[in-house]
Amino acid sequence: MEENEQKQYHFHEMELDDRILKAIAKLGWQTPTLIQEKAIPLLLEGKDVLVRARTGSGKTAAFAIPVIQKILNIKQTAARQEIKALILAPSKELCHQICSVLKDLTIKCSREVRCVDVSPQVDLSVQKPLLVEKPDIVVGTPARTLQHIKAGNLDLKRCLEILVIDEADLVFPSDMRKS
Ligand SMILES: Nc1ncnc2c1ncn2[C@@H]1O[C@H](COP(=O)(O)OP(=O)(O)OP(=O)(O)O)[C@@H](O)[C@H]1O
Repeated sequence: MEENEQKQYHFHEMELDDRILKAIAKLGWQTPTLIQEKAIPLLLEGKDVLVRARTGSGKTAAFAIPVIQKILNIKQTAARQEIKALILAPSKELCHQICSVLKDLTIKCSREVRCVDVSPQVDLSVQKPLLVEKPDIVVGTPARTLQHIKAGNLDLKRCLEILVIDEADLVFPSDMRKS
């Protein structure tokens, strides 16, 4: 290989579940974007990762693919249905967008990996029954998620395995970012 020739990775080299690979193929994605190529293997190893990349570089799938893979792994041995992943994002529009990507990527395993959007699109009471069913993934804004925790609708103490904070620069207050 030439010195400056970059090896182009493929999704099937990432040890992903067949159902995820089929969903990716259905989306027409040929190869991972650069950020996906870097982040997915580290996240699958269980590393804590901070990602910074341009808008439109494929960050959502960079965390969504490993989240789905990890849930499928956990489900092979877990006896009880629990909420395993929490994804926080600063706006209801972004929460909706994340859920839509998760839906596309779980099209072949939608029974095994269920996702609920608890962003403030509807009243708290409407979302409560969805949380009682213990979806695998909860996506929400920090404020609405906290409301559910305080109301006793969401208990993440024992079962949470994965935390994603999308647009963390907007989620955390600026005084926290300085320290
Ligand atoms: N591997 C891929 N191959 C082709 N298209 C992809 C791939 N991954 C993501 N995309 C597409 O690229 C577009 C941008 O992806 P995405 O919204 O995840 O980027 P982002 O970095 O999260 O953007 P933002 O910062 O605006 O949230 C979407 O239309 C998505 O479907």
